[in-house]
Parts: sequence; structure tokens; C-alpha cells
Amino acid sequence: MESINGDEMIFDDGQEEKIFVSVRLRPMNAKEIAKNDSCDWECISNNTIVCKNALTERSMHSNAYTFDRVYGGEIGTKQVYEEGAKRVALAALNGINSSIFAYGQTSSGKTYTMTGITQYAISDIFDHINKQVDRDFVLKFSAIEIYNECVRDLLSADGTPLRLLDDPEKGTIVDKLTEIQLEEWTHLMELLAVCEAQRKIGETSLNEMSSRSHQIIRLTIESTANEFSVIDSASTLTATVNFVDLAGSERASQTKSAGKRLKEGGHINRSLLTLGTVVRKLGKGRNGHIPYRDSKLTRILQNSLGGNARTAIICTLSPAHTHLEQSRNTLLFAACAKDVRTSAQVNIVMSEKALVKQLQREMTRLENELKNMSTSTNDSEAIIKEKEQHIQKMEQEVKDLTQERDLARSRLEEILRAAGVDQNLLPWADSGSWDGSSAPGHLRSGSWDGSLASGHLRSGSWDGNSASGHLRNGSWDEHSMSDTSELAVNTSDVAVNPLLPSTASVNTYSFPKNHKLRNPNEDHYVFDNITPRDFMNQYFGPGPTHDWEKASQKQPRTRTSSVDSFKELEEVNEKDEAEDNEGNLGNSHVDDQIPCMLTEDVACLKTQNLTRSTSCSAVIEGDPSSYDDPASEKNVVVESKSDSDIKRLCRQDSQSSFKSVDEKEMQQDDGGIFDLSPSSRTLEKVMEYDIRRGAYRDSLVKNRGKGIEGGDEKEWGLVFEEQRRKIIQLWNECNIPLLHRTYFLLLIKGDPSDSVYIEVELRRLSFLRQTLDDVASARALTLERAMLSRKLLSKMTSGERESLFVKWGIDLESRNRRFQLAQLLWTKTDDFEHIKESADIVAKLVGFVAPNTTPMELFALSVAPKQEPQGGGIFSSWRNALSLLRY
Ligand SMILES: Nc1ncnc2c1ncn2[C@@H]1O[C@H](COP(=O)(O)OP(=O)(O)OP(=O)(O)O)[C@@H](O)[C@H]1O
Repeated sequence: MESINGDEMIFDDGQEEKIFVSVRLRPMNAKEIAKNDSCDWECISNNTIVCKNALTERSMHSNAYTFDRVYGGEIGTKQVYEEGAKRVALAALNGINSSIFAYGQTSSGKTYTMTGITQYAISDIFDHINKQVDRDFVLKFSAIEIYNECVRDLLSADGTPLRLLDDPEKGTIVDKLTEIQLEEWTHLMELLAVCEAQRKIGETSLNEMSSRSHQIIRLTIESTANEFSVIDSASTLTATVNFVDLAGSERASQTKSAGKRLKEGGHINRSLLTLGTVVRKLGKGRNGHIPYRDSKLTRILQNSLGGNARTAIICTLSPAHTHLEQSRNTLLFAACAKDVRTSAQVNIVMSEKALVKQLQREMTRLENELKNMSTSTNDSEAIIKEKEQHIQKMEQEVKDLTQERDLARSRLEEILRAAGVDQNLLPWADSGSWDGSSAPGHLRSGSWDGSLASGHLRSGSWDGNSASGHLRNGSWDEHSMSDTSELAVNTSDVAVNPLLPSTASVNTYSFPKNHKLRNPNEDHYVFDNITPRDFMNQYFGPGPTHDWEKASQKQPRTRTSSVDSFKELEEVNEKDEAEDNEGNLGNSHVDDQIPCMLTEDVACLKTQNLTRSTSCSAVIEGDPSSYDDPASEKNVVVESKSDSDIKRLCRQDSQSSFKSVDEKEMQQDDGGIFDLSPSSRTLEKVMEYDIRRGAYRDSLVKNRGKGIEGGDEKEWGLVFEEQRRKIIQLWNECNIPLLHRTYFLLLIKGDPSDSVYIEVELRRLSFLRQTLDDVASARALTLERAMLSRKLLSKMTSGERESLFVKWGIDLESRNRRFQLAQLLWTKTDDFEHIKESADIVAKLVGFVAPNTTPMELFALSVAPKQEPQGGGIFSSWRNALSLLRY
């Protein structure tokens, strides 16, 4: 048989997911809009949906869920079909049974979705059949409805419940079910109309709503190779594809009611829970017992669920706040279907526990009622009879509830077992009873404990106050990423056991590339009086002066000619990067120690055809004869050292622990005047000493008449003094490494011919200072915005956001409206007040993305690029940070 190929390749590689889970959010309906209901959900990517209103209950619930696909209200059924169901539906053409389910609460759009999906799928099947020349096809159509565990034929006017029979070959079959051979498209439409009408009649006759029944439309595809086939002409393939519109899931948890409603709720519960269990077990590829027989729905679908069958589950959601709880339950079902072992799974446990608790409460209530209903001798016979009947009914209900509770327990046990939890420690394991007093609890040392939804894994147990854990420094840290449940839970990526310390955090957050894991206590940085510069260094590595320090680790080398030095300088500047990359700390010229040399500075130096003072080269060459002062040899300690000493010195310098032998020598030499610690005072002392010892004066004398601008010694002396002070100040402000300062001081003695070096140093330092200021203030500002954002995030209503969309003219159809809005907010504001204002809004957007963002994440969201203090840069960085968070 010709396989469907290309885009339509279906499940023949064995690698395909057997269960595809997607979520479809419908738009707000007129009723919800009229009631001014808020829109709680939004699809923030093609596979993640977030609850925007999770603040109040954040410790109990995740607010971001990731599935195979999610679809916002603006996405049409065609796309839902193409991406979320087509492959599954068309698998039947290749002889693979398949089922497509719509799951969700009433009015969430199950029927709307399944009607479209059924038609698109059958249309594609027709198309495919028409193209196939080497096979003959027969399509058979049937439709049933399951209400209160009774099966009804939707193609028959007879409403008698149908029996299920076990056929040794075919498995479970529905006895006497009408099966009609499908001829063509209009025939299909007629049959679908009949089903719809029958379901409506059903509604009236049963006085029930369609949402309380399951509908299965089944298409059986039989194909046989014909005379044109090149392969075995006798081969026949038979497969079914089921389009299942499930009962409204809201019934699954509404078991508080009594009587008929309770029974109905019980049936829906059982069938949906069983379906969930079956799908989950199948998804895990379990070989053990799969409880198909626990409900008629799974029994009928058994052949289309197990084995090699394909399943697509489309969970439909109403975005309205009124339905928040139901929507969460729907998503938990979806997560359960994908066997998510993350915070969402913890929520499933919570949900199961809550259900067990609820059922138990209901049972207790009924039992108490039963006790009170005991007949008394004063009762008349009629009353006694009535009471007995009532008691009998209630006993049955208790029985049903017990069954329900046990089912929920077994599901819960199974989840916990899968997570490796000791079953004996479960509350009901030893006592046989369940008081439910700590339903939403923590698993600590293998038992449930505490009062919150879920916790952190610490030493193999759940602990802490948050929804999911974060691996930090190899251990799980309580409090640190306390709200990581707010981050997306990726059902496909994070299929790990949360109870085992994994090698990676279960959340999808990642730090910037150069970020190093730090002591957890450092997380409180935002509250410390930390300077922007410390902050930058701590979180984003060294600033622009970094290269200076790096260069300081290079070994200085003796220069031979001043002119050569500038040639070398250019060459080395070019080579620098390559050398750095290779970690090459080999010899380089002393001037190489000055990184960040501006091109214009170099050009300036070149054009002036400069020569350096002899004192400079003398010092570098360590020529003691260039000093009148006999102490000079000792004073100029750096050049008097061997290469290895200098290297060591440099390293010590770069580590800011400059306590070398030189220090001792200098201290001894000059009564403690010299202190080569990297403090500015020390350097000033060095400089003062330099001047004091006469180098400056000598050079003035030596260069008498050759000073700058006509050789005015006095003027040059003042200028030099002023520039020297300025340079020292800038060194301090820019944190220039000590080694550079030392070399500079050793080289520049105040000779008027040094003026150009001083000039260059000043210009470079001023530029550096300016850059640092810009970057620091941009970051500080961004941080401030982010902090503002955090404070204000909860205040923005969806209405406010909507009005902004309108105000900024953001395309109503766009799926990235939030990003567009954020971009406009960041880029359109150019003064601080405006930025502050917009920060309020951006805050809400940030919060909207991840309401419980931790300070670290928040900073990641607001991080400014190192070289782009402009708004656009900040925004792009913000967006990058978002993408780091996978939003
Ligand atoms: N994605 C959508 N886009 C536009 N309208 C939708 C969408 N989904 C549902 N609707 C509308 O919402 C209403 C309820 O949808 P539907 O009947 O499919 O819900 P349901 O989940 O099947 O409800 P029930 O369980 O009660 O049968 C319908 O009027 C339908 O047209």
C-alpha cells in the first residue's frame, strides 16, 4: 500500500508519540463578556498556556502548562485539526486504530471542535482514498452515545440500551449497532445530521444535557489491494478511527450532590477517570493491567487505545474566570494523559487527594444520614417502608462512592508509586481510613505532610514552600526559586521523576551564559546595598576593564625601540583576541598591557611620530644608570625582578591580593612609605615618591627648553600635576588594575615628551568612565523598572491591557500582542518619568508572563545589554530573557 508521505507521513517510523495532547482555548462568549467576566488564560507560545490569575492561589497551583500544542481563541479548527489530530486520524488509512477525544467542561467547545475535526478528517480520508488506485476501500460509519453507562445507537430511533459483547476476534463489540457504509461526502453530512438530531432527542427524552453523555462517531476503514496493486493483492487492512466528544468534565468533581445527579456524576467520574488512567498507562508503555473494563467508554474504545493505536486528546477550555477551577481540572487531565512528572503531576496528586477527600466526606454524610434514618417503633408501616427504601438507595450510593473513592485512591497510589514513594506511608495505608485533614500536603521523607501544594526536593524528599524545586549548587534549595511552578512545565521535555535529584532543574529557566551559580544567600542581592558595579561584576562578569586585568596576567617583555613599540601595539591589538582565546599568556610587549586602546588614539600616536623619553625605556630596561638616586634600583622593583617574578606579581595583582615580596622590600626601603596594595593612596604615594626623589625635577631640567608649547617648564609642571591627579582619580573610578597603574607610573616620569601618553591615557580613561556610567545607569534603571514591575504586576486587569492594545494600535488578531505592547512601551519612552509610568504596565506584562518571578528571574527579564543602554537594547534583552524562560 502506498503510504501517505511527505507532510502527511503517519506513524510508520515507530518514533511518533502515540498520544498527542493539545489544549484549545475558545474565545470569550457573549454571555461571559456581558457578565464582565475576565479572561484568565492565554497561550503564550504554541505549546504553553498560562493562567493570568494565579496570584491568589499560587501556592496551590501551577499557572503555566506546556503540552504538545496549545491553541488560542483565534486559532481555527482547521489548524487544530492539521496540527493536533490529522496524523492520528489518517493513521487508520495505514491500518492503525486511532481515537481523537475532546475533553473539557460543558460549553468549552468540545462539540464545536469535534464537529470540525470529524469533517476535516473524513474529508482527508476521502481525498486519500480517491488518490489511491491500487486499493479498494470500504468506509463504515456508526455512532453511539454513552449516558449513565448505557450505550445508545445514534443512528437508530430505538432508544433501547445496547449490550457490549466480547468477541474473541474483534474484542468488545456493541451488539446490534447500526453500521452504515459511507458512500460520499453528502452521505456523511446526512449521517452527522442524524446523529446530532438523535442526540438532541436524547437530551429531551432524558431531560439531560448533551454534556453529560459521551458521543463516539466511529469510522471503520477497510482496504484491500486490487488488481493494480504491485504488492500482495490479497492483503486487507481494517482500522477504525473514533471521534469522541466526551461528557462535560465538570461532572467529574461535582459529587457533592445527591441522588440522580450524584449517580450521574459518579458515572462520568468513573469513565473519565478510567479513561485518564488508561491513556496514562498506555502513554507510559506499561505492560501491566490496564483497566479498560472499568468503564463502558474505555471498553468500547479498547481496540482503538491500546497496542499500536494512536490517540489525540484535545482539551477544550473556556478562558473565563468563572470557569477557572474547571479549566484547571481539564489541564490536569491533559497533564495526566501525558504523565507529567513535574509540579503539574503534584497537582494531579492534589486533585486526586481532594477527590478522595470529597468522596470520603460525602460517604460520611450519607452514613450519618443512614444512622439517623433508622426506623423507630412509632413509625407507621408506610413510613417504615419509605425509610427502608431510602436507606437501601443510600446504601447503594455509599457503595458507589466507595468504589469511586477507591478508584481515585488507586490512581493516587499509582502516581506516588511511579514517583517512588513508600505506599505504606500513605495516610490510609496503616489505618485503613483517610481523614483528609492534610489533603494538600508535602511529601517529606516519603510521606505527605504540611499544608501546601508541593515542595522542593531536598535530600530526596519534598520540602519547602514552593510548587516545584530548583537545583542550586547540586542541592535543592528551599525558598530560592520559590515560585518556579509558575514556569512552564514541559510535558515532553521534562519526563523525569521529580523525586530523584536530576542533573537539571525541572523548570525551564536558565541563567545568562556567563552567570555562575552562587551561594543561595546571594539571591537576596536586590535587597543589599550593592553598587551597580558590584552587581554587574557579580552577575555579568567583569566590565570593560576586564581585559585590562586579563592583560595584566601577561608577562611583560623588554622593549627595544619606542617606534617599534607602536607598530607592535597595533599588531598586538589585532592579535590580542586570538591570543586571549587560546589562553596564550606568552610574552608580549609592556604596552600590550593597555588593552582597549582606541583606534583614534593609536592613529594619533602614529601621526605624531612619537618618541618616548629615555627615562621610560631606561626604566623598562631596568637600567639603573638612568637614575641619579642610588635607591632607584630598589625603588623600581618591577623591572628588577626576573620574568617569573613578574608573572607571579601580575597574577597576584589580578587577584587583588598584591602582597608581594616587593611590598616588603619597598616598605623596608623607605620606612614603610611604600605599600603596594591596590589602594589609590598607595599609588599616589608611589607617584609622590617618584616626584620627591627627583625624577620629575630632573626630567624638567633635562628637557629645559623642550617642553610643550614653547618649553614653558612651569606651565608644563602644573599641567602634568593636574593631569596626574586626574588620571589617578579615573584609575580609581574605573578600577584600573594596579599593574597597569604601576607600569604607567614607571614609564611616565613627567618628561614633557610624555605629554602625549598622558593625553591618551586621559582620553581613554574618560571614555571608559563614560561607558561604565552609561552601562551602570542603564542597568540600575532597568533593575528599578523590574522592581517596580514586581510591585505592580497584580494590578493590571485584562480590560486595562485591552485598552492599551487599542491605544497603541496593536493588531487584534496578532498572537504576539503582549510582546508588541511591551516593545512599544520600552521603545516609546524616552524620559525617566515615562519609563516609570510604563514600567507599571510592563510590570503587569512581566507578571502576566510569570507572576511569581523570583528576583533573579526578574533581573534576567530586565537585564540590559552591556553595550546598549538604549531602550531598544533593553527591550531586546528583556525579550531574550523571556526566551530563556521559554515564554
Ligand atoms: N473555538 C471556538 N470559537 C468560537 N466559538 C466557539 C469555540 N468553541 C466553542 N464555541 C462556541 O461555544 C459554544 C459552546 O460550544 P460547544 O457546544 O462546542 O461546547 P461543549 O463543550 O460541547 O458543551 P457541552 O458539553 O455542553 O456540549 C457554542 O456556541 C460554540 O459555537
